Amino acid sequence: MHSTEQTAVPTRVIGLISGTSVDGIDAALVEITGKDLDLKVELLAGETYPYPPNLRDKILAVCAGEAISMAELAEIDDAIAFAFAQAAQNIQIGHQSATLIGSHGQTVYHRPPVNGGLETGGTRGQGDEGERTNYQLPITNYPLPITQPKPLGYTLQIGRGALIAHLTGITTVSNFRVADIAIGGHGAPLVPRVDAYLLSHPQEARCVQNIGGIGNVAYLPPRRDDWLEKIRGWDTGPGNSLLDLAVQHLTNSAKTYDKNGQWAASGNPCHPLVEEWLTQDYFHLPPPKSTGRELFGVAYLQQCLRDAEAYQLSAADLLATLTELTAATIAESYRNFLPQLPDRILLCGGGSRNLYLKQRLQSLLPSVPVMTTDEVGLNADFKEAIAFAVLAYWRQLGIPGNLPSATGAPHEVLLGEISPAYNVSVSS
Ligand SMILES: Nc1ncnc2c1ncn2[C@@H]1O[C@H](COP(=O)(O)OP(=O)(O)OP(=O)(O)O)[C@@H](O)[C@H]1O
Ligand SMILES: CC(=O)N[C@H]1[C@@H]2OC[C@@H](O2)[C@@H](O)[C@@H]1O[C@H](C)C(=O)O
Repeated sequence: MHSTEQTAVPTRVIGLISGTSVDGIDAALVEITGKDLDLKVELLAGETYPYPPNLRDKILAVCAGEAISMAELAEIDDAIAFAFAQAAQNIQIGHQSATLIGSHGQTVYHRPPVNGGLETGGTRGQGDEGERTNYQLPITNYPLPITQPKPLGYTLQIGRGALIAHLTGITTVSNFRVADIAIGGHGAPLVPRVDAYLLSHPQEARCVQNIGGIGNVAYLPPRRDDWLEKIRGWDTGPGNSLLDLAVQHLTNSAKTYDKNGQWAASGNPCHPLVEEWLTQDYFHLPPPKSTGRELFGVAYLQQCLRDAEAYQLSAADLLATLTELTAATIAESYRNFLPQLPDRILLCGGGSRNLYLKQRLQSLLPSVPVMTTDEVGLNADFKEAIAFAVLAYWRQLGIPGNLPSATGAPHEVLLGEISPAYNVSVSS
């Protein structure tokens, strides 16, 4: 592993991300020191900047698989880069300027690898082998270090870093997922390595559970011996994505989410339906695994609504049942895929504010205290933005950002492409 020698001067970094909920750009201005076990992050400012509504609608349409032209894609890419650059400018108001930006961008497509991509790699994919074309690499005169290529994953985050660097005058690291995907990994989840250094504990095993549009977990064993090798991470399945879509469906888009889970709390989960939904293949795939709105999106909710017809559920019961699905997929995946249940669960992401969801998760795992990362000093709303600031900082220091046990990649890699900012000064 890497030296724990302190970097002398704190680096001021901006982390930017819009996640799978597409609810806006999370921006975090942080000061970072250290490298691994000595890594320290101070949050100076955190803010969510909503997308202009028409841009959000376009992004959601693209995420839902709507066909668009390359010209339209270019337009959306630029609009996202502009919105991210504006967020970076706004978050610095009243503060000393940052010297680095880590921009995740906006995921518009994510396809996990089939059986781990390259032969030299090795992990399981999402089991949709039948739909993909197997292909051969072009024949060259030079031997390639690959015996039999299998389809790699593919992931696309837009809002190009070079434009953000140009607009802000700040060096920007972006496109974090592609290097891990290229060597056969899932390119996700990437936050577990940051969680490891910011949230692991000397004696406790912890699960850091993000509940965004999609849920993902980092299992952090107690920080001793070969603990880093024992870390696990994967996407647990739907977080708020189906719930948000159901609220929009039930309110004719007047509401976008169930604030604090109040509506769902007034209903009762339909347990036979949850049991039926839990038979879905994704929940039984062993990690590492990743997913997105491609699976847990509009079409999935429509199937859920059709399944629910047989039970004649009220709106509140439907939301309670979808909330139960999210809680149950998290609890079941811990029981099925972890060596032991954790001593503590630390929630983050917007779903950590859903009190009913939190309560349901607690009752499904009664022996494990469920709290938020706020309670151990790391802001639960901005943890992902903070993580991309750290990943950019690691990229600059030449420190890898992926954890092979979480992404399924065969080895560590440097994550992110660096777009330098050119401060052009005209001298006579
Ligand atoms: N007070 C609240 N009560 C209930 N749900 C909430 C609350 N605040 C936020 N949420 C939920 O959290 C979602 C946004 O979460 P978050 O910003 O963490 O997702 P994301 O980062 O876009 O997703 P991902 O982590 O999958 O990339 C909202 O769409 C909503 O469903
Ligand atoms: C492709 C993509 O954007 N994946 C996201 C998504 O949102 C949650 C979950 O699915 C997670 O694996 C990942 O994001 C976080 C930031 C990660 O990489 O750790």
